[in-house]
Amino acid sequence: MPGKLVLVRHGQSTWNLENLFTGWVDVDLTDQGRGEAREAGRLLKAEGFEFDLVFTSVLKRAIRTMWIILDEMDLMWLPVERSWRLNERHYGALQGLNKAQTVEKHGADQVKIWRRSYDIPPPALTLDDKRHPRFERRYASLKPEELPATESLKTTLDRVLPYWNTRLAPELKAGRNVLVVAHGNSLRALVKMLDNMSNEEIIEFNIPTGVPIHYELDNNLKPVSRRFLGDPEAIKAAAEAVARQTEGKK
Ligand SMILES: O=C(O)[C@@H](CO)OP(=O)(O)O
Repeated sequence: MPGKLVLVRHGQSTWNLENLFTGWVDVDLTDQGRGEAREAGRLLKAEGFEFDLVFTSVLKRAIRTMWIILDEMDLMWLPVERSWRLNERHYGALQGLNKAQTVEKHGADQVKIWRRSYDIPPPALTLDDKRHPRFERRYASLKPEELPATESLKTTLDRVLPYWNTRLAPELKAGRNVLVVAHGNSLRALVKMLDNMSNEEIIEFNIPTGVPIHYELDNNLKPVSRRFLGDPEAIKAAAEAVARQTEGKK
């Protein structure tokens, strides 16, 4: 029997709160985000999950969410692996811009294409832009061609998939229970692959912050079931709120 797989998007970040495109910018959790992480840990513990190892990105909003979940579950001893391959989708030149203001400037249709189309990336950062990941020490070991200046969901999946195949899938096949704490779009890439969703279906699939998603997998690691943990009405409302982030504050 393969192990259990649980995916968690980090809790609310300061830029989620400010409604800014975030991508690879390393912002921290808000107090609400820390609370969401605690609640995720509490739920997982209450349901009796016993993880064997944890995978996360190299961005602190995911790492801190993982710390809080493990603390809540009294599992801080677990082995943890961090990888840039689980980072949020790189948002290119949109990083740091307000989502609602970007709609005012470019129109809702264009912004939805940038946010949710499968294979159209946002405008790229130029190579000399100081925000380009080649200026960051944490990415120093990557090959230049691995460093994104922007990413679509498709190119995000292109870098998540090898990590799934080489690191996560073998652990699950060996029967180990795996917790993945990552980001809205790196997790949407994983969900698209796991659930074999079409390019159209994934457009409307939004993941709320801090809500654990439990996958039961068969021996070929095909999903038998997918379930969000927690109150279904609250989860639905939170996912719809993610979709509406471009509408601005009412
Ligand atoms: O800004 C981002 O990096 C992501 C996740 O917060 O946003 P969106 O849901 O708009 O893809």
